[in-house]
Parts: sequence; C-alpha cells; structure tokens
Amino acid sequence: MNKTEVYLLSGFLGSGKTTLLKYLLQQEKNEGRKIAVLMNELGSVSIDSDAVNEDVPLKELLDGCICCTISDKLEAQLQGLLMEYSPEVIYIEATGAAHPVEVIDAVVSPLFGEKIDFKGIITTVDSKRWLDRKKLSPQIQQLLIEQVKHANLLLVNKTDTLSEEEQATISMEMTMFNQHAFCVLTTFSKVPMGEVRKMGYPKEPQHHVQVDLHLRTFVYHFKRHISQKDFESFLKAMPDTIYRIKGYVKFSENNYPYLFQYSYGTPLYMKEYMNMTLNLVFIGEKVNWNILSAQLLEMEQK
Ligand SMILES: Nc1nc2c(ncn2[C@@H]2O[C@H](COP(=O)(O)OP(=O)(O)OP(=O)(O)O)[C@@H](O)[C@H]2O)c(=O)[nH]1
Repeated sequence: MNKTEVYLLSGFLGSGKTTLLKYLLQQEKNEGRKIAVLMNELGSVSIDSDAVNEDVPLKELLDGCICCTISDKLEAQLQGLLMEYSPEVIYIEATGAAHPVEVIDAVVSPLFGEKIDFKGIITTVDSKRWLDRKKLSPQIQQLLIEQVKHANLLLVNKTDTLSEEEQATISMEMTMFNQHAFCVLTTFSKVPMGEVRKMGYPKEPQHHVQVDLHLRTFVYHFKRHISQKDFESFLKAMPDTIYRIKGYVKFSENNYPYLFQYSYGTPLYMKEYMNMTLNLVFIGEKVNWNILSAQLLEMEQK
C-alpha cells in the first residue's frame, strides 16, 4: 500500500495559509487525487472550514493550537482520517501562532511509521510583515524567524505589495535564514505544484555529516529490550538540542513496553498492556545522529 503524503502548512496569522490550502486542494482535485484536510483554529468557532468543499474529508481541531494542548488529539484525528478514508494526501493547516517544532511533534508519531510519508513544512511568509517585522514584539519576531528557519518550502507571499527592490531584499534574507529550503515568490500563494511534489522531509542523517545543524526527525528501531538504568543515563547525557522524543521502549524487567515521551527535559513513562513496535522518534537540531544511534545500539547489545 502506498503511504499517505502529509504536508504541514505553517506561517503567521494572515500570511496566506488558507489561500494556499484552497489553491492546493484545487490542484489536487485537478489531478484526481484523494485528499483530506486537518485544520485547527484558535478558539472554538471555526472560520476557515468554509474554505474546504464538502466532498473533502475534513477534521477540525478546535480549542487551542496544535502545539499546546492537543497533540494527542491530532494523532487520533490523523489515525481516524487514515482508517476511514485512506487518502493519498493530507494537508494540515496549523495555527499561525504555532512553533514548527511543536507542529512536527504532533505529526511524527511512532504509530504512523509505515503509513505516513511526512513531506515537510510549507511556510507562507507575509512579505510586507516580514520586512516591517522590527515593529513587532521580540517574541513574534522570533516566531516569524523560526517559521522561516524550519520550512522545507518557503512561499514569500503577497509579493504584489512589494517593489522590485523589496522583492530582492526579502529573497536575500530568506536565504540567509534558511539555506536548504526552496524559496518561491508568490501572489495569493500560487506555488508551482512541481515544487510541492519534490519535497521530502529529511529523516535520516547524512553519514558524512559530523554534526547535523538542521532540525530533523530521527527514528531508532529497537530490536530488543534495554536496561532502564542505561536508558536514564543516556537521557541525562544527551545534547540539550534534542527537543522531543516519543515512542516505545521495553525494559529488561517488564513484559510489555512503555510509551515514552520526552519534552524539554521532562521524561514521561506510560505503561502499555500489549506489545508495540519499538520505534523511538527523536526531534532535534545540531545533533550528531550517528553517535546517538551508536549509543542506542550499544544499550541493546549489552
Ligand atoms: N494582496 C494580497 N493579498 C493576499 C495574498 N495572499 C493572500 N491574501 C489575502 O490575505 C488575507 C489573509 O489570507 P489567508 O489565506 O486567510 O491567511 P491565513 O494565513 O490563513 O490567516 P489565518 O487564518 O489568520 O492564520 C486574505 O484576505 C487573502 O485574500 C497576496 O498574495 N496578495
């Protein structure tokens, strides 16, 4: 069975995410692909769901943004969409106030390993707002930068509001903040579909890279149980640029694995009552994944 492609649409409030979603849905329809949409809005009345036609399966996550409260709910919604509709592609529109790490965290679940092909983050940037960003609060400025930095495809949108000189300036700035994403200047979020199809979220570290600077997900698959003490020592010693870990680990003394969650320094173990595939998903940047992987392997071979 083919994996379902998943794209995340990110970008600040009003930057053109819904406009992009509508455009993408039209393009997908023209190609005859089976699509589904997940949306979340701040507040419990959805405004943007009118953007999606009735024949497209839509799940909405209300009451808060993906990152803060409902990452588990998103996981369940995704699971539901996959089981009920088996779509070829799912678009997720994240709230404009979400940080990319939090959003990725919600999508990469050890449960989806075989079912989902996470293609990456498309970030829309309101070009005028970007150029005037110094007027915004430091927190919002930082969020805008983070959204640009972690994109896999960057749409510098609303370029109809810019002079040619401003367009050149913003293109240069985008490259400065993010060298690995392809950057397209757009009006009304009209991105060439070829660029969308080309996307692929980097999952595995490159072997020749010593320290990997990009934000990545890395999946380790345990073949057997490990010692809890060793695992805890590993957690204490690992780099603090690992922001999230989630997945299943099995300890020598137990029959069943634990669901393990780690978020900004805090580990959480939840007992499972059945056997699960022992996948552990890491999200981090500036990490030498080869060393990390070797340490996990050593734990297993003890
Ligand atoms: N002039 C101009 N307006 C645009 C462009 N793209 C989008 N807009 C308008 O900008 C407004 C915001 O666009 P949306 O697509 O709703 O933005 P959003 O990111 O979904 O906004 P939130 O739902 O608040 O996060 C709408 O009125 C769009 O019609 C563009 O390229 N140029």
